[in-house]
Amino acid sequence: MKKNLILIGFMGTGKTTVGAALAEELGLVHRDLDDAIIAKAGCTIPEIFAQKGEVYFRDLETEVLSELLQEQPQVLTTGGGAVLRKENVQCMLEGGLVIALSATEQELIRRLEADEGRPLLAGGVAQRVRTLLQERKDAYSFAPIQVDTTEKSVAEIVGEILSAMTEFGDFRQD
Ligand SMILES: Nc1ncnc2c1ncn2[C@@H]1O[C@H](COP(=O)(O)OP(=O)(O)OP(=O)(O)O)[C@@H](O)[C@H]1O
Ligand SMILES: O=C(O)C1=C[C@@H](O)[C@@H](O)[C@H](O)C1
Ligand SMILES: [Mg+2]
Repeated sequence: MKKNLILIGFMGTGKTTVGAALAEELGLVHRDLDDAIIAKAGCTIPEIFAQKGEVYFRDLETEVLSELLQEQPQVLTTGGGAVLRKENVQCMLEGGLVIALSATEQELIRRLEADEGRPLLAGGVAQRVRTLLQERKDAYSFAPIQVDTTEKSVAEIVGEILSAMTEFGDFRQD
């Protein structure tokens, strides 16, 4: 049985925040792909982008995703762009149950303007979010579970995920 729960979604949809609460609820370990990349690189994501460029970051992201998915069970939260490579999508679909979080453009801008550290949003959060959302509009649709997080609390979102998951088996830690 597939044991990993993998959260995907655009930046600011709350993957890291919701993933931690979901893992706690299920008694599972929570691992975050961005955090694992930071640990492996020994510097922050803006530093990786500035010093090595986005392609280097994406290569590292693919490598670390594959490494993290060797372990189970866990809640694995990914970065907003982790779905951009087909091989990553394949790796996620083979590695567990994929859950996509979404939110309206307005809500994403509100959340992301208050939360720094995303190099792809440098130079103007609102305009960058609009452009990237358009570019990525179909990138998260492959997930069998889709949850809109707009104007919902973390507890409500976790509740929605848990009820949507019931038809996919029991992911609680035994
Ligand atoms: N349901 C929510 N309601 C309001 N604010 C939220 C909600 N979920 C997350 N946030 C806030 O939005 C910001 C982004 O959340 P988070 O870092 O979890 O997003 P993410 O999807 O992991 O983003 P990234 O793709 O960049 O890793 C944080 O400031 C967080 O506190
Ligand atoms: O959406 C993206 O491309 C990104 C999202 C973040 O989680 C980080 O992985 C990084 O800032 C890139
Ligand atoms: Mg995150």
